[in-house]
Amino acid sequence: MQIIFDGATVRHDAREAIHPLTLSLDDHRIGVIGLNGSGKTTFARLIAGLTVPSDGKVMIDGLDSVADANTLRGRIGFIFQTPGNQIILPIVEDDIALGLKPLKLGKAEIAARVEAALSRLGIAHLAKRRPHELSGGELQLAALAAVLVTAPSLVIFDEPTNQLDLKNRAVVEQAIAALDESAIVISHDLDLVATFPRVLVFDQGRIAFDGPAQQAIARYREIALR
Ligand SMILES: Nc1ncnc2c1ncn2[C@@H]1O[C@H](COP(=O)(O)OP(=O)(O)OP(=O)(O)O)[C@@H](O)[C@H]1O
Repeated sequence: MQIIFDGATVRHDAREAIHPLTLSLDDHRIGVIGLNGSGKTTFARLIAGLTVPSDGKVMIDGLDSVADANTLRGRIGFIFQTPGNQIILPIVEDDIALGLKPLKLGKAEIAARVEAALSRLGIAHLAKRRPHELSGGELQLAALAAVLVTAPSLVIFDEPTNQLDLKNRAVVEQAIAALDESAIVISHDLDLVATFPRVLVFDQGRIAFDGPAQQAIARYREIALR
């Protein structure tokens, strides 16, 4: 998937959350790091068409993130910071099936796809559970299954290991590493992006560094200690 930012800007009350940004992305894995409030989530929301640029545009595979939002829907999956809010039906497997509704598939096909999405992440045993009965890591994986079932080309993760213990961090990290889909990972958990060939460092709504993880992390440390 090719993502092009063409002077894309986001302004809230005359304050720029994203300064005019021109950038091209087509990497399999992209990390996004930076201080709180530096613009990471806004950047991700622009790609997913959830935030409309105040100026400029964002093009995804030649389609405009706003004007062509309907065509693009389904190609980009977004895992929000609080995945619990993303699961809306009382039973995990029903919630995952919800994403397939627009396809008008038969019952057996829906069941097979839901089972495949859960099995892929090693959580088939959670199919009949209620979201409040899941641990944080299980909830992250259930939210990911709900996104993967719709077969997106790109998955955006907004702080996927936020609040997870070391064990669940590893589970989510492995799930991301195993994805065939392209992924953009926003994280304060630097280990999660430490092997990515391309990491963007945000600083006050601008990209302060764009390159390999270790250099990006070094730049982020400089910004944090500034
Ligand atoms: N809807 C909004 N209205 C006004 N200001 C907003 C809105 N959304 C974001 N902002 C501001 O834009 C800036 C960037 O926010 P953003 O959520 O993109 O940061 P972030 O890097 O993801 O932060 P964090 O690491 O804390 O999640 C912040 O100053 C924030 O207060």
